[in-house]
Parts: sequence; structure tokens; C-alpha cells
Amino acid sequence: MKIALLGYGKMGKAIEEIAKNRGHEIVLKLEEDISNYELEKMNIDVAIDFSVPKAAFKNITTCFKKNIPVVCGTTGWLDDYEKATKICKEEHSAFIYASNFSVGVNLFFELNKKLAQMMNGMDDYKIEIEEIHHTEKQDAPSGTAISLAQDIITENDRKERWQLDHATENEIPIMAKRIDDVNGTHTVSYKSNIDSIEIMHTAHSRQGFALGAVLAAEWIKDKEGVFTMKDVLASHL
Ligand SMILES: NC(=O)C1=CN([C@@H]2O[C@H](COP(=O)(O)OP(=O)(O)OC[C@H]3O[C@@H](n4cnc5c(N)ncnc54)[C@H](OP(=O)(O)O)[C@@H]3O)[C@@H](O)[C@H]2O)C=CC1
Ligand SMILES: O=C(O)C1=N[C@H](C(=O)O)C[C@H](O)C1
Repeated sequence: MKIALLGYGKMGKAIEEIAKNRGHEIVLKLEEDISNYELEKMNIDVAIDFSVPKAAFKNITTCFKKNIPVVCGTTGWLDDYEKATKICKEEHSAFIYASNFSVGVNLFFELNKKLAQMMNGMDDYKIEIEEIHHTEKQDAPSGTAISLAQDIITENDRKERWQLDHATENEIPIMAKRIDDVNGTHTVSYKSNIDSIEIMHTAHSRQGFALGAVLAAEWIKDKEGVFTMKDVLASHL
């Protein structure tokens, strides 16, 4: 499969290694404005965007208009997600966005939903999400922390929104910490005066994110529509 990497930073390089090991060819390593390239001449099967928040929307919608399926892991651009999916459908293209492509985190998402169902109505427990990432990360809170919060809000009758740092009664606080070289650690905790319950996912490297993105690219080739990582994993697990 011919893959275009939209973004060739830490994740782009990790994806390149795994994609090549799985027999794929990298035909573009984009680090600047996508308008400078003639994508139609590159026979791209799938584009994988791990770029920067300000570039993601333009990168992915440019691909949709050239009928190139897109796997997107870039976080911090989601105010434009609905607009992007509309363009994808109009162009009969294909799209998967995931705040986190690692299989382990996608299992963690399911655990989080289950725990949130069990804790709904347990109002003595205060809910908090903490995320820790490397100091180069541009967005806060992390996309993964936002996904965790949204899933808890769906299950919890009292929580309506998430909030960075300090939260009111009907909000879930997300604490975002930045420490050198941390690949991504997410903790969901429920604390009462009596005890605490915590679930945590720690990424030991970027390999899990990169492998998940390549699995998604292999899965979406030749498909049409808007999908999630759950669709991809349903065919693997
Ligand atoms: N969903 C998931 O599983 C994961 C998501 N992420 C997300 O992926 C994104 C990238 O992360 P990471 O690789 O660590 O970040 P990096 O900063 O290492 O890489 C981003 C790259 O994008 C380049 N870039 C800048 N402008 C453009 C453009 N217009 N088009 C394409 N590329 C451009 C940057 O170049 P320059 O440095 O010259 O500006 C840089 O090389 C982030 O949003 C991060 O949150 C990260 C890990 C997992
Ligand atoms: O920027 C990162 O590094 C990561 N970003 C994603 C996020 O914002 O959730 C996923 C992962 O935690 C690493």
C-alpha cells in the first residue's frame, strides 16, 4: 500500500518504521502546506495525518477532495470535526479519527465506560482525570483525556461538561501535566473520604499509537464513509 504521511515528526517517524516493516511504501512525508504538492500524481492509497492542530483540517479535507482515505490522529482541531465529516461524505471519501490509536487505550476506553456506569449515582466520590505528556505537546487537555471525559459524561446523570483544572459540581476536572519524555499517561480517579478507585493507562513508547494507525490505514483502504477505531478493532479482536 502507498501511504502519505501528513506530518513527519515524532509520530510520522514511528509510523514510517512500522508501515515499512509491514510491507508498505511511504510516498510522501509532508511537513508544510499541502497545497504545494500534486497528490493526484502520487498514487496514494491512504493518507495518515499526525501533524499539528492548525494544519489537520486543511490536510484531511484536501485528501477527501482527491478521494484519498484519511486516518487522522492529530488532536486539538476537533471544533472542525463535523465540518470535516460533512466534506468526507459529500466527496464519497473515507475517514477515521481517533484521539488515541493504541489498542491498549481503546481497551481502557471500554473499561472507563464500564466503571462510569457502575459509579453513576455514587455521589460521595469525586471524579478527576489526569493526563501527563511530554513538554512538546501543543494542546491541553489531551484528546484522549477529552474522550475519557465525554464517555463518563454520557454515563453520569450529574456531569455535563469537562473543564481544564478547576471544575464546578457538574463538571469533570482534567488536570494536564507536562513532563519531559512522557509518552502519555492517563488516570481516571474516583475519590471519597473513605477510599479511592483509580484506573490508569501508561504508554511505554509511541509504538502502540503507530501500530494502531497503520492497522486503521490497512482497514480503511477502498472503503467509503466515516468510521471509528471501534470499527477497526472489531475486525481484529
Ligand atoms: N491519536 C493518537 O493515537 C496520537 C495522537 N498524537 C497527536 O499527533 C500529533 C502529532 O504528534 P507528534 O508527532 O508527537 O508531533 P510533532 O511535533 O513531533 O510532529 C508534528 C509534525 O507536523 C509538522 N507540520 C507542521 N505543519 C505541517 C503541515 N501544514 N502539514 C503537515 N505537517 C506539518 C511539524 O513540522 P515542524 O516541526 O516543522 O512544525 C512536525 O514535524 C499531535 O496532535 C498529537 O497530539 C500523538 C500521538 C498519538
Ligand atoms: O501528543 C501526544 O504525544 C499524544 N497525543 C494524543 C492525545 O492528545 O491524547 C494521544 C497520546 O496520548 C499521545
